[in-house]
Amino acid sequence: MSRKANHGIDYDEDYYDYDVYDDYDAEEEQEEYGKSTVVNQSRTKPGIWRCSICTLDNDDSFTSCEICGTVRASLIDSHSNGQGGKAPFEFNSPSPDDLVSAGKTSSKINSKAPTRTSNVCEKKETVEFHEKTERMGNICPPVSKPSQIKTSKTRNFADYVDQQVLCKDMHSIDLKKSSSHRKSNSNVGHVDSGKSTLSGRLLQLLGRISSKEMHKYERDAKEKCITNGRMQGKGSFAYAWVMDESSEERERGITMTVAVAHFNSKRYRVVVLDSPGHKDFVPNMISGTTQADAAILVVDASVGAFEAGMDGNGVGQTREHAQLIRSFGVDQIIIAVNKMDVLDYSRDRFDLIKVQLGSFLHSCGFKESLVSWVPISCMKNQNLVTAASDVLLSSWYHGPSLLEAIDSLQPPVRDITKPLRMPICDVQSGASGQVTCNGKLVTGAVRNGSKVLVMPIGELATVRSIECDSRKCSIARAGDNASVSLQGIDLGHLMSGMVLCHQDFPVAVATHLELKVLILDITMPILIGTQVVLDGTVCVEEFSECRPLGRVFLRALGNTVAVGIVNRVIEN
Ligand SMILES: Nc1nc2c(ncn2[C@@H]2O[C@H](COP(=O)(O)OP(=O)(O)OP(=O)(O)O)[C@@H](O)[C@H]2O)c(=O)[nH]1
Repeated sequence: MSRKANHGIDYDEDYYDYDVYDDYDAEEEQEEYGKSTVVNQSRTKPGIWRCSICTLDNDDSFTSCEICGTVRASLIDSHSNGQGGKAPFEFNSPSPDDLVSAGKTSSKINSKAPTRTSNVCEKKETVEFHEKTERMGNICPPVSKPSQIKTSKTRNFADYVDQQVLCKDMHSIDLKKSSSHRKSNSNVGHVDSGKSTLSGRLLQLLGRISSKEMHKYERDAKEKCITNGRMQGKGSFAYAWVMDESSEERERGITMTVAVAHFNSKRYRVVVLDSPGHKDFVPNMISGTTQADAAILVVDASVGAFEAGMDGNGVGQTREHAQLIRSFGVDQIIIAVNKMDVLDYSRDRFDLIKVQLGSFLHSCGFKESLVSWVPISCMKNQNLVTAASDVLLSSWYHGPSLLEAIDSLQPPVRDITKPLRMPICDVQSGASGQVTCNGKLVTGAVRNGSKVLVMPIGELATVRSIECDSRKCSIARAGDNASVSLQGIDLGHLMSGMVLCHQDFPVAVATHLELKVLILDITMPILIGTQVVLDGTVCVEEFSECRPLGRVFLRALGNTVAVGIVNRVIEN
């Protein structure tokens, strides 16, 4: 049912601030930038032209690629007035789609896309609710140095692309693909707050798990509790077992890896990333959260448990997770105040939690208007997908259920105008020598049969199949959680932290970064002389270029000591 991503326990060593770096060579970039406009959009068959960016064979009548929006080379030539070495759109003469933005006609002949405004209201959003957030630091393990790799900085993908066409295409593509928008939610929270139980409950209530399967989970959980003296509560772990699939997780009663599942709400197709709450598995939590559009922070309302989660001495995962998800760029958050049944649905307790955690969230930079609070009981099925039935709760809480709160989230903005970037969350071996990479496309698109470049190792592979939310598809786009099967690359060469890129537009790789960081509550100061280079090469982008790949977190001795953004990549 769920897919797992494991990044192992936290072996992070100290790596901190920045030092003096070489000056960035703007002239070199300009030179490369000129070269980048030599677009190779060949005619493959009569009546067809092949997009140089995503390699789709487009109908001759289209002036830009139907999938990625890249403008056809011949059109670029004609609009650059023969200045082949210049950017396709110089902004000194209107592009075909400048006419569109100026309210005139579309350059796209036979466009099937309705206009953007006409679609906006009709479309349902697909929002991914990850229990973990998007890849933040992109700190990947040391890998071999890529040879002869150009970075994304040297060639400017956006300059190929007509933004207006892309915007329209994005909508038409989404409409064809699904009637609903897609959203990733990350379930985060202190250990044992009920994250996995919540995920399992939602999947069961929304019909993603049959009663037969649920019955089996209950039976197995009861058996495990009888044979394992450490566990109490009979079958109470049954819902958590929907997400916690490994025998070690079930044995220990904790989540260790990220489980991925999905369900449909009224408005969204929701991808759930269930993250571990235990301190030892924060790196796994990070890998999930870096994929999230929004987060559900699950809080155990029980006396003592909430307070433990808020402990400021490095053990309170409610605090740490809240800080991390905000620094990963997740700004919409639902606080699911769980286990309210234990407190007889006390309104005073709920209000106290709201005040204390609310002021902390405010200090993390969450806007009050983007934080919603829902009292729930996963165990008693209160306020999850329908309004609370227990009179003790319904007498004072009249707000939305958790599912309604999810539907109230703002749809995420996807960027397919940039080249492909898919950070790999985990890798599996597949059939016939293929390997499958799982992760979320942060920008761009990928399609069956196309070539992708795996960075930082710089190896090319061919996409053999793509699955999004367990369904086969021919294309995955920014925002999709995808399993991409690759041929032509060795499983042993791949690992989480690497990034699938467009072959002509590799992500930057570096061991030196200039960062802007926010130091968190730490007991050990960061001293002058602390290591300032990374142990290994990382795939990274400047924050201004690509937010998901331009965020970092610094961890030392098992704690997150700082969060920040990449100001400058000092390329290898
Ligand atoms: N009373 C009560 N117990 C609950 C509720 N939700 C979860 N639990 C119990 O809390 C315990 C922990 O639940 P999990 O879902 O494993 O917690 P978790 O947050 O996923 O745990 P980690 O991922 O290991 O951090 C289990 O025994 C659950 O049965 C609830 O609403 N009420």
